Amino acid sequence: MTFERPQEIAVRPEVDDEQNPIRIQGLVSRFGDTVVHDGLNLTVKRGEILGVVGGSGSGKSVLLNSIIGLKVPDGGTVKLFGHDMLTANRRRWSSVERRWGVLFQQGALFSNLTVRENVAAPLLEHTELPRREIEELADLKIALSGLPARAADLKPAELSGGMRKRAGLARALALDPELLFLDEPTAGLDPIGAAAFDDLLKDLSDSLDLTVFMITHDLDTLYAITDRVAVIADKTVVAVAPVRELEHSDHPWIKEYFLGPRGRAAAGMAGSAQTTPTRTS
Ligand SMILES: Nc1ncnc2c1ncn2[C@@H]1O[C@H](COP(=O)(O)OP(=O)(O)OP(=O)(O)O)[C@@H](O)[C@H]1O
Repeated sequence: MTFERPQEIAVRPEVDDEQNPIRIQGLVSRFGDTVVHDGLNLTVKRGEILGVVGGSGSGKSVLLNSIIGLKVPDGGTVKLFGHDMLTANRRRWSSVERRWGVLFQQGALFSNLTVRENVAAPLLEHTELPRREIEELADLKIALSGLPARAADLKPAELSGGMRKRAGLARALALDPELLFLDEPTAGLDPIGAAAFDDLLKDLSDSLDLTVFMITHDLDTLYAITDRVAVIADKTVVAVAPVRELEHSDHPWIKEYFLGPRGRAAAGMAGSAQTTPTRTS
């Protein structure tokens, strides 16, 4: 008689945690009678850029919120760097929270603060560094995010949409995170701005060894920079694979998404224009 040893036991926890900064098992999410996730599993590998796609209302944002603690799961476990965030005490929570950064869709910047003050905010909250050093670090992140130095003294309302995204990114990077969460980072950007933002994300992810969890509707982004794509449908993750493999899926939503006119255009562009990205939107 043979039996399969469950993977959980076969892998030493510390090695597993190092290689898989996000591990979600059996996630259940509900709002009243509405079940959004029902037994969702997802593992994100260290250093990868994972795209997360799904139809409108499929539960992408709820998934992000469940990972970063903005929604308490109704079942299952969410582990970040091996820590079960549901049972983590405040101290543990804070130490893990320092290891991630989030760029929300609208940037979520404080409108009454300058860009420098916005980027400095997490450093003020989580470190004891002197103010001057914090400001220098903030300026460094602002430059890293591709903003001109003069942007540091501007308020969010004085920035273009693309600049606001970059300012949000600078803030997300303030604490040198290992894990970066992005909610539709290229939404609202023109095609050239979106391609430039993709390039920036790819460069940062490579140079800073970031693991990236990115919700996106942008097919060009999926083809340009993701290592794998997780598809949410039917209240769960129905597939996780490199985008080119998903093109061969039999799942109806995946087929329609990747093999519809926009999907084919993005795939064609990615295949034919590796060096001169042209976007479909
Ligand atoms: N705070 C809330 N209260 C009640 N229902 C909610 C709440 N937040 C989300 N939902 C519901 O959960 C479901 C999933 O929403 P979610 O925002 O995660 O979708 P999404 O995949 O991110 O969609 P989109 O691509 O349109 O942004 C939807 O049916 C939504 O109405």
